Amino acid sequence: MIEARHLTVGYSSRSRNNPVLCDVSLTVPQGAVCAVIGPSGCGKSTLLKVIAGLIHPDQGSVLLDGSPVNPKKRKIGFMPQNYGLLPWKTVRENILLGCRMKGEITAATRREAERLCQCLGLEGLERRYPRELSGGQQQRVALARSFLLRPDVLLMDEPFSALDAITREEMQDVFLTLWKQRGTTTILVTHYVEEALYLGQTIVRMSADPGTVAEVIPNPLAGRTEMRMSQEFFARGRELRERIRAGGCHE
Ligand SMILES: Nc1ncnc2c1ncn2[C@@H]1O[C@H](COP(=O)(O)OP(=O)(O)OP(=O)(O)O)[C@@H](O)[C@H]1O
Repeated sequence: MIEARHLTVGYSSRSRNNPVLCDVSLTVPQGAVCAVIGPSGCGKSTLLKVIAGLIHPDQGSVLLDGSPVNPKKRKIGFMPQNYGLLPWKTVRENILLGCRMKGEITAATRREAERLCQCLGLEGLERRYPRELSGGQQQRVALARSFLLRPDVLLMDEPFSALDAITREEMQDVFLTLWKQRGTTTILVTHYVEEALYLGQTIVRMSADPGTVAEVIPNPLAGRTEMRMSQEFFARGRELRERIRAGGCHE
């Protein structure tokens, strides 16, 4: 379980009276997917970095299963907006990187990496370097790396944003398949209302200036492929879009 408690965060260039995040709290139960949505600049990436332990909050704390985040002891899969691929390593090496850093490269890991490459449509690209890939392919490499690590928690910052609409929907299904197999506790930042509705069992809507949690919305439609084209799905999407707009979002 992930618990963020009363997080207040400012970057050094901003004054203490003008934090990026102000008193942000959220809880993600073990094995759940939480989608975070909100206007550009409201602090979604900052929140993810704080939860990953990459930025220390000025106030508040983050607990994983009741203990402070310790990336050395827990496996935290963090997929940043720029994918975090090492340009001098091939696709295969990039996918194995997280496991290599944990000293967990075995024959089984390599087989699993191959399976993920198949699953994510990366077969035949294993020897290429990131500069030789499209943005969407780079995103898929980052996704494969995150899943190969079998993290305790997965933090994804707009993981499918570089993909065209059709591929994005396919990758959302790939994510759901992998998530159903593993039950990884996940926080996903997105600016797509439909993505939040399709993937997030809970949707955290943030508002800006300063970044706060405007509301936490339970979402019974999450993961239900058969509902994706339903009237209810569209109606909920419209409603969520309106609430975001009313909250000052430039979606
Ligand atoms: N390293 C930094 N130093 C100073 N200010 C920063 C830094 N990183 C982000 N910010 C500022 O903090 C605020 C929140 O940024 P953040 O990237 O967390 O927002 P976001 O909601 O993820 O935005 P987007 O949806 O556009 O990716 C913005 O005003 C941004 O300019």
